[in-house]
Amino acid sequence: METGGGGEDCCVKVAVHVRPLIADERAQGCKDCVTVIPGKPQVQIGTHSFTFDHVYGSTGSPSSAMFEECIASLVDGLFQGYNATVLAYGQTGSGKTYTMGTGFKDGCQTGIIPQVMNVLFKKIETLKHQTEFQLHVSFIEVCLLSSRILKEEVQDLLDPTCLNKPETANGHAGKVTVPGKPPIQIRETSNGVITLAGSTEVSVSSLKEMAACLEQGSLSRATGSTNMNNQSSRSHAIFTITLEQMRKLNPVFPGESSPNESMNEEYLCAKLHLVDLAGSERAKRTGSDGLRFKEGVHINKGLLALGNVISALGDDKKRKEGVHVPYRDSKLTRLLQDSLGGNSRTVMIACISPADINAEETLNTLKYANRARNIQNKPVVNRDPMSSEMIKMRQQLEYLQAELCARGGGSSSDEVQVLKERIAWLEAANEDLCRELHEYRGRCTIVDQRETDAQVCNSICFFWNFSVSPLLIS
Ligand SMILES: Nc1ncnc2c1ncn2[C@@H]1O[C@H](COP(=O)(O)OP(=O)(O)OP(=O)(O)O)[C@@H](O)[C@H]1O
Repeated sequence: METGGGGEDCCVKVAVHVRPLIADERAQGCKDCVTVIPGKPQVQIGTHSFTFDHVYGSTGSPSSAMFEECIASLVDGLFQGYNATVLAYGQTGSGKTYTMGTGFKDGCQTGIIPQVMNVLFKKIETLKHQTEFQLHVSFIEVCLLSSRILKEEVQDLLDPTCLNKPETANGHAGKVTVPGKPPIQIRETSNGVITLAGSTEVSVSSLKEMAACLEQGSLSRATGSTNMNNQSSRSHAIFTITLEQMRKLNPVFPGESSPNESMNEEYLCAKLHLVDLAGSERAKRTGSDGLRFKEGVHINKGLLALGNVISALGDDKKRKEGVHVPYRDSKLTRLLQDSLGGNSRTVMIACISPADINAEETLNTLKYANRARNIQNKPVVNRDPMSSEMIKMRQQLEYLQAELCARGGGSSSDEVQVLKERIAWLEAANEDLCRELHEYRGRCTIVDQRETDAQVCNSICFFWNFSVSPLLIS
């Protein structure tokens, strides 16, 4: 996949979501210690004041406005070929799962992911006459496999061969991988794209099918109870939607015909990562001991690595000095490499509790999120090389046709004849290539298709360099 264009610089957008006091906190007599400045995206806690892109909840903007203001443009961008990432960060029990909708059950519509799915399918419905769509989802979690040593692993929440496991002796619910199945590997392609080898990519064609994937994966997440949240997510969960589209550049309407329809097509592919991070708790607050304590330390290690990446990317001085960005320090940061300082439009939602007993954690979350606002990304349209070449070819054809028109009156009939022959030859050769590509695509799986596209692209480039360019020069 080629990333076309120079790319726009854009900062990571940060929104704060303040949840209301929950029953437990009210029962403990907690007081509200967070103030939102009316009409401004500003939060105050003690003597500290922070400004963000948006603040929702507890008299900031209503939570219901979050999707329209922060996420809808990312979904639109997917259709233009831009990758996007939404990250929910915050201490355990602060509302990350609630905000993201990763605890999705029985068609519940609250949360960002269910709303993304609704809008996505509505938009597909309106565009389906001029664009062919393919949608895939994957759902993984980065968690700790608790055998004798705690080890950070990527687990596939959609793997049908994995067994659902209730609560184990160490208090862990989640999936057990069938023995002998190779673990999921994080790989980086030669052009810097991070991929997951061995994770399930489910092809979906309806809202119902996508919702079923979200529900299946949500039920399989590793959870355990802590003092602060009795359904605490003990993992970083990443729900990824891949949108592939074969777009008609000049749509042909019913009744009209296009002499060379395949040349009007463009292939785009973009991914939306929806990330529900594990809670950033401190062990003594959550009453963690034994395995849960070690687990907390490890989860914090992933978040610490994420903090170090944010720090390296968010500090202007460090960035100018070209300081090393420690993406490789944890699987989490490796997976998010593209989303932080890379090819993605990224929104972070910092979830906080207003309760005074959580004041210290809330302050840490706000400081962490504030640093993330300085990260600059460079998102670009993910157009495959084949499409770029096709577009070039189409432009050259248009040029030849304009040339033909211009010479029509004045030139000798021989010259006009030669031009006509060249155009006809170019159109026929291009149609052959496009037919070949469509046949390949029909036979291949989506993963092979990308390789096939690359092969066909090579033949197009070959064709271009040796057949088309000389025609234009002469
Ligand atoms: N905006 C909100 N409005 C009402 N209730 C909320 C809101 N956000 C969270 N809650 C409630 O707070 C509790 C904790 O929320 P949630 O499980 O989403 O936290 P979390 O940050 O995902 O925790 P963990 O990291 O431990 O998984 C839940 O009972 C949830 O219903």
